[in-house]
Amino acid sequence: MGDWTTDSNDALTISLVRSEKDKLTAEDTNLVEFHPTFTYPIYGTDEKLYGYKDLLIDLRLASGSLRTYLNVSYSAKLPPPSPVDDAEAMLQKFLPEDFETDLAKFNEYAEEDSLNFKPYGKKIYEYTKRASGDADGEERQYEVWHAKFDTPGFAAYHRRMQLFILLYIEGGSYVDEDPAWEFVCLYEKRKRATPPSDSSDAPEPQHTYHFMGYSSLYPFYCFPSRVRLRLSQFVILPPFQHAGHGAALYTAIYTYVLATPDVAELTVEDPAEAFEDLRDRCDLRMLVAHARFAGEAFGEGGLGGGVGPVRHGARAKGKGKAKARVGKLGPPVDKAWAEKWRAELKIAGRQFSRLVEMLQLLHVDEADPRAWRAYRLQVKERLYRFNFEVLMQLEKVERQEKLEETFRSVCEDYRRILAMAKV
Ligand SMILES: CC(=O)SCCNC(=O)CCNC(=O)[C@H](O)C(C)(C)COP(=O)(O)OP(=O)(O)OC[C@H]1O[C@@H](n2cnc3c(N)ncnc32)[C@H](O)[C@@H]1OP(=O)(O)O
Repeated sequence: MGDWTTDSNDALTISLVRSEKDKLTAEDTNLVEFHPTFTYPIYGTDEKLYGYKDLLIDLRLASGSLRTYLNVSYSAKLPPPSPVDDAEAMLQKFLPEDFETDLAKFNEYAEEDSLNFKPYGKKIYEYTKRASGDADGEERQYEVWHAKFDTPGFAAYHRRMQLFILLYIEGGSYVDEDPAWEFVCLYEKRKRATPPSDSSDAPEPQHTYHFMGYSSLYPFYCFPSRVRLRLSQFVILPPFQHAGHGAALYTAIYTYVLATPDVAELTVEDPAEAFEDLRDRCDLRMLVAHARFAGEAFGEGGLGGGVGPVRHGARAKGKGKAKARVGKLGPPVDKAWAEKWRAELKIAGRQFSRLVEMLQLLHVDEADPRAWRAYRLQVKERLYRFNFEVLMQLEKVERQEKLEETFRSVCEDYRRILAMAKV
């Protein structure tokens, strides 16, 4: 029986296809292949397919337009009446209606799309990055585009890209085509390797766009007259992970939020651990680099006991940790000051409290009993409020022990995040 069972995560192979003409270097591949992390929403909780030998579920997408091709092949299939899983039909239900099954036709489309696709909506952010292993050391360009379901062409595009939510976000599901949803898509923007031909009447574009990931956001009413934008889904495709693009896409969203007067704050729906780390890292770096915030937070010595050029300068002038704590950050933090900054920076309440606590931990002198006590009480007060219902079910002594235990594990996690963020 084992021979006829296949792991559906291994069987499903995803490729992003781009034009041969779009190769930057000889090593550059025009077919980027990878596998899903999850297929349980499609193939069931055990992620196994029964009834085939050498099963290959070949799913290809044009790298920019995401036009989709599906083909299922195998070397042998159990004959009836064996209960064979229909690998093709099970996946088809989740694909856009216009998916292709003819490879020659798909390749033709992919070739054309690869050279002519232009992102939908409005460009909101761009950055450059030097690709490691890029022989000529050239900086690559990346762009983030904002669109909604009522952006012409975008709803159909979304039906192509939403599959990545099922394949990479645990517990992820498709969203309704409610016009309020907002989307930000990340693309690599490549200068065409082969110059466009001048002969044709319609001039060909100088650049090509290749999809790398996206995020969906939903606006909720926020009293009295603005919205709270809740980040719901966020995915960077595997070939582009661990290169700083997740941080860049998050920064693009945050920059958009800051620049949009209607948006009061950015919140995140049920974040996965990896995303929470990414967000903490980005938010911490933003705060430390914010001259006005850092100046007020840490007092005259700027970053005071923190790291970076200001700290070293401050120490050289004899400004140690004790001096650094004259700022509003405390501990304890000046609550009115913190709320003013939270609102200005459009960060959600709990997240801003955590960030403040992390920055305090970075600076507090644990050997100073007064400072450490002030820090402990401030963090415990927040934890107490946050876990009120659970804590109230415990006896007083047990409650104190639980709170102390939680405080220690929170500090441990903060130290891990601070080390990772390198602030
Ligand atoms: C609200 C929600 O949607 S929650 C769901 C979140 N999404 C998912 O879980 C879907 C699957 N995962 C993903 O899409 C991605 O892995 C994400 C979004 C979690 C992270 O995206 P990435 O592009 O990998 O993020 P980024 O590269 O900025 O940082 C990730 C790691 O790469 C490291 N990194 C950053 N730049 C570089 C670099 N140049 N070279 C090597 N490593 C780097 C970071 O330090 C970080 O380290 P970590 O692995 O210890 O966390």
